[in-house]
Formats: sequence, structure tokens, C-alpha cells
Amino acid sequence: MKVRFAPSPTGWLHVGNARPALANWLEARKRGGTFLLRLDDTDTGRSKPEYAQGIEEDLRWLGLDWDDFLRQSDRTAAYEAAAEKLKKAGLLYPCFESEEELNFKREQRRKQGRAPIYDRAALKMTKDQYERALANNKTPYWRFKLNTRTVAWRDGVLGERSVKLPSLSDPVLIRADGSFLYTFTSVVDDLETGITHIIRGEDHVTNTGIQIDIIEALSGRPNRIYFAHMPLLLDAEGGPLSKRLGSISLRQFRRDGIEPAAMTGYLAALGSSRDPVAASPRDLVADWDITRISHSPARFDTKQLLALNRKHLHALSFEAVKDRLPEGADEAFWLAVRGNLDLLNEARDWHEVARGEITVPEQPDQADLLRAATDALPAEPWDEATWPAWTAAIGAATGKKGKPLFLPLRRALTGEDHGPDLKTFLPLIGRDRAAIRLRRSIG
Ligand SMILES: Nc1ncnc2c1ncn2[C@@H]1O[C@H](COP(=O)(O)OP(=O)(O)OP(=O)(O)O)[C@@H](O)[C@H]1O
Repeated sequence: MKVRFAPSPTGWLHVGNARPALANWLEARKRGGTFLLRLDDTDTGRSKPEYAQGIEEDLRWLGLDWDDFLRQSDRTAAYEAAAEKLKKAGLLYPCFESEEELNFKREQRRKQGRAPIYDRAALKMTKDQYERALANNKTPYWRFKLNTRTVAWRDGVLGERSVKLPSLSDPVLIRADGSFLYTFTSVVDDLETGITHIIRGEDHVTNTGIQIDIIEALSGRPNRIYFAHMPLLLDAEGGPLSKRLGSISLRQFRRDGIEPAAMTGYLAALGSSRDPVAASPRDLVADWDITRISHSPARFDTKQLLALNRKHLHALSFEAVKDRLPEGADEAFWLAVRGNLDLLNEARDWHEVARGEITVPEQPDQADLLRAATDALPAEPWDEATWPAWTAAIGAATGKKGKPLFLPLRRALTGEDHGPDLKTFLPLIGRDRAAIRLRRSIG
């Protein structure tokens, strides 16, 4: 089997794009198939090299790799040859109507209570009329003559599906400037690269009806490609996602410090009845089953992703993160702070608190407590027994306990009201820094 993920490099990949990317990869890895990454960059106005590069980076970040790579902009000759074949078969016909004419015709049809689809007037054009138009410097665009049947297929996610071709306009496959449209290039590539399974978003269902017709016209035999359409992902408010809208991009999550395993685990579980568990694509293969995906659109909730990310971070070993921690951060540091992180990036701030220079708030009203704390500072070496012993001594000296004892100390030592357990964190700060911070906090 061979699958493909075929984004257009017209923006940064969003989480909706990531879902079929992951699904294709999982199908390929589960069934020992081949995964092709194809950049559908025929829209030269909107495609950009930085987006193409961004797609590769974002997929790699997710943990996805590909066995084959293709750029549609390199395949013009193949599209020209395929278009020639359709022209010879009388299935691709030239049109000259302008957008205004088409709008006018659509309006007329609407008024007559008919579906506003293209009336195929250009099909009736004589050779003479065609040549006269060319002589008048008009350039044609080309439409595919759709069959008059209903195309049906058994969808891998949605079940039985059909598209009535007569209710659609014949699609334009070649623009007047000679450029090819996605509907066509995609089919030519799918056929020529031997794609056996197409897994993509539900936004393509109507396309699939049209494309099956083109597949059969080009290959001369019944379609053999299996189609599966995944319900679209919506944002947390139920709004649509699109590269054009700059929707929640993978890139942004990556910058914010989300773990890729949280993202892939969340995406794989979305729209199924299972609770998401952070997992790398490789770890998701065994349990992957495309037929379990629900038929209704799923909402991508960043809050749920964050919760999953947090849970995942809290269990990660030092080995798993050490390359991404600030320089000098050791296992003791990681074990002390991991339970307090929402995002790995925050480890940087805690490292400053543990080992760097920080500003602590002045607490003149707590001067007695902080002085008592300074007097009771134990000698080093410090370990997990230091904090309880030290605070017991301060408590005995001041008569304070609970929050009135712990909060001013935490503020003086870390500059924060909340944070890692000081039992494990205090030894990281060490006696010298603790003494300085206590002094500064007295004011
Ligand atoms: N919201 C979504 N949920 C699930 N899949 C989606 C969503 N949006 C796009 N896809 C899928 O992502 C893949 C890549 O599509 P494409 O590059 O056209 O993305 P797009 O966001 O729709 O782009 P554009 O906004 O530029 O039209 C396709 O399989 C498409 O079906």
C-alpha cells in the first residue's frame, strides 16, 4: 500500500492538517506501506519556499518521516501529457466565458429555479468559433466533461458515500495561463505514483466524486484507490481551521514548548471515545485503527492539549529531556521541577531561580521571620532533610507555622508564590544564594 500527505505550501500547517498527516503515516507504518510527502505547490501565487520548508520541519517535529518526496511544480510535463490524453478523448474542452458571463448565466439559472451549474455552452462551440476566438487573442481555459452518473464509494471512515456528477459544474482543470488545478494534478500524481489509499479531510468529499471520474477517464478502468475522509477539526469555539486564516499552527505550539508526543497523542485520540495519552507516532502504531474515528467534526481544545502536555512532562525522565534543558541543569534539577511545569520552556525560568540571579520581593513586614530564618540556616551539605529541619527550627524560634511561615520563605527564596517542593528545590539554591535572598527580602 502507498499513501500520501499532500499539503499546499501556502501557509503554516495547522492542527487540522496534522491529523490526516498523522493518520496517513500511521496507516503506512501499520501495514508496512510507503508514505509519500507531496507538496501541492501548483498555486504559484500563494506557494512559498519558506512554507514548504516549514511543512517538512513541522512534520519532523511531530515525529513523522517519509519514504518518498514529490513537488508538483516539478511535474508539469506529466500534467501536460495527461491533459493531452483527455483532450484527445474529448473529455477536456476549451472555454472562453469570462467570470462576468458565468455569473450572469448562474443568476439566470437561479431565477429559472435551476441549479446554478455550468451549462456546457462551450461544448457546442464549432471549430470555426474556436479558431475565431484564438484569432481574437483569446486564450481558453479547459473544463473536464463529467460523466452523467453518480459516483459511489465505500469510504474508510464515513461509510457509503456518493456524489451526483450531473449536479456539479464541469471542473476547470487548466487555467487560461496554462497552469493546472489541484483537482487534476492530484489525480495524475496519485495514479502515476501508485497511491493505493487516499486519507484526507472531509473537505474533499465532493472532489473525490469528481476525481474518481477523472481517475477512470485517465486510467481507462474502474477506480481502485481506497478513499477515507476524516471529519474536519474545528477550533475550541467550533470555528473552521485554515492555513489562510493562520489557524492554530503546529509551529506556534512548537515555539510555545508543547511536547510533540502530547500533540500526536491528542490528535490520534480526538474524535474517538478514548482518553488521550501522550505518545510518539511510533508508539501509536500498534493501537491505530482508522475505522474508530467518529463521523462528526471534533474540536481541538488547547486547554486539553495543555493538560495532556503537563501530565506527560511530569513523567518524563531526565534522559528524555536533557538536551533541551538549560546548560548546567542536572537530574536533581529536573526531578525537582518537572512536577511544576506546564511547558518545558518554563524549566529555563526555574533554572534561573535555582542557580541564577533573581529579584525577590521586599517583605519588611516579615523581617523578624526572615532574620530568624537567616540565623537558623543550616550548614551545608544540603539534602532533602534540610528544608523540614530548617523550617522546624524557624517555627520554634518564631512560633509561626503553616502558610504564614512557608509563604514568606518561598517568596524570599524563589521570588514566587508557587513552585516546586522546597524539600527538593532548596538544595539546588544552596546556602549562599539562600542567605543573599533572605537578606534582600528583608529590604
Ligand atoms: N480543519 C481540518 N481538519 C482536518 N483536516 C484538514 C483540515 N483542514 C485541512 N485538512 C486536510 O489537510 C490536508 C492538507 O490540506 P491543505 O493543504 O489544502 O490545507 P488547508 O488548511 O485546507 O489549506 P488552505 O487554507 O490553504 O486551503 C488535506 O488532507 C485536508 O483535507
